[in-house]
Amino acid sequence: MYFNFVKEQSEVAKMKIGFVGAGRVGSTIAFTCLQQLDVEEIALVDIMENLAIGEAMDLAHAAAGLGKYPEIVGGSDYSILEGSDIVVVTAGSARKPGMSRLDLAMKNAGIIKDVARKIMESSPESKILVITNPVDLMTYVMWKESGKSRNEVFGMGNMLDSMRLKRTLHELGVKNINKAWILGEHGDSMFISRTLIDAENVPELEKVLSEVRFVAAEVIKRKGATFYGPAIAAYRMINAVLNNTKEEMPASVILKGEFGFSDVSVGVPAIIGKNGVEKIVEYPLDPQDMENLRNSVKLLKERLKELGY
Ligand SMILES: NC(=O)c1ccc[n+]([C@@H]2O[C@H](COP(=O)([O-])OP(=O)(O)OC[C@H]3O[C@@H](n4cnc5c(N)ncnc54)[C@H](O)[C@@H]3O)[C@@H](O)[C@H]2O)c1
Ligand SMILES: O=C(O)C[C@H](O)C(=O)O
Repeated sequence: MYFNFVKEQSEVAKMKIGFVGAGRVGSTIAFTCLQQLDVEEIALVDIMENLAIGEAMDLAHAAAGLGKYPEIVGGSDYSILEGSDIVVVTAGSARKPGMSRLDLAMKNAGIIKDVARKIMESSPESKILVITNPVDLMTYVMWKESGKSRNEVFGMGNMLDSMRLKRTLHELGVKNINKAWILGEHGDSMFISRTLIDAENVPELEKVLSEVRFVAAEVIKRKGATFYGPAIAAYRMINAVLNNTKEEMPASVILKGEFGFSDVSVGVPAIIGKNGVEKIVEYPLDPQDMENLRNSVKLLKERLKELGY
């Protein structure tokens, strides 16, 4: 019995997280996952090879302080991603103060197209979590260019927006915030789902929405970038895949008829598990929510056309 137990244990799949992009967000996500998850392997790819190697070395030292000794490698060669359960993509440019996320679209689409091809050459079985902005457009580009099934490619945007919404509601004295989701574009057309909000004494939401929509720019103006909030949001999604939690959360996912829309990636409620997007949850959204979602889809499709999709 003991031998069988050991044998079974040795067959337990190793949890490996790959990263393409070892910059502020990628490295902070890796640092977060190192602390929160029992990951056996982390691989960080970046065009700045020394950055990726340096981050891997620093992360390995941090792990030792936690009594953890995962294999952590960095470099510019995509072959180190082989066997990743999930690849987290933050490769690309970040916006500067005064820019919108959409201003990054043309440049980052070219990067994501190349990254998609290289991920499929090195780790074709991985789920892909896209973070690079504008994330809804980059998730679509990743899906199209990788050729993967739509459940295996998804983006993190509204998860972060929803965390910001919860904080803003808390500061306004809202209690028992069971569900407070931002849906739609991870951008200026994002909206608070009034259909799905579940909390006590919810205030008028117009001002709250404006705060959430533009708070990232305020952070960027002061510290140059956002990465702690994004890292926790990304960790929540990575954890759902690696531990098959089947947690329901807002995610940028490829629609094929859901909510009446197709051929676009946009933030909607989804169940995330070992298969990636396990299910898109088609709640009967009220007319205002549907109008807002339609507005996001229209904007995103116009920008996809500009990118040649
Ligand atoms: N979806 C979200 O909620 C969210 C949150 C925060 C940041 N972001 C986005 O994530 C991206 C990264 O942000 P950051 O602050 O980490 O930027 P950063 O500049 O610190 O890191 C980006 C990294 O990508 C690397 N890179 C560039 N082109 C590459 C390529 N072709 N292959 C591999 N690596 C490449 C760069 O060398 C750099 O290290 C930006 O687009 C930013 O807007 C999205
Ligand atoms: O706003 C940005 O440019 C980064 C990210 O999308 C965020 O919302 O923090």
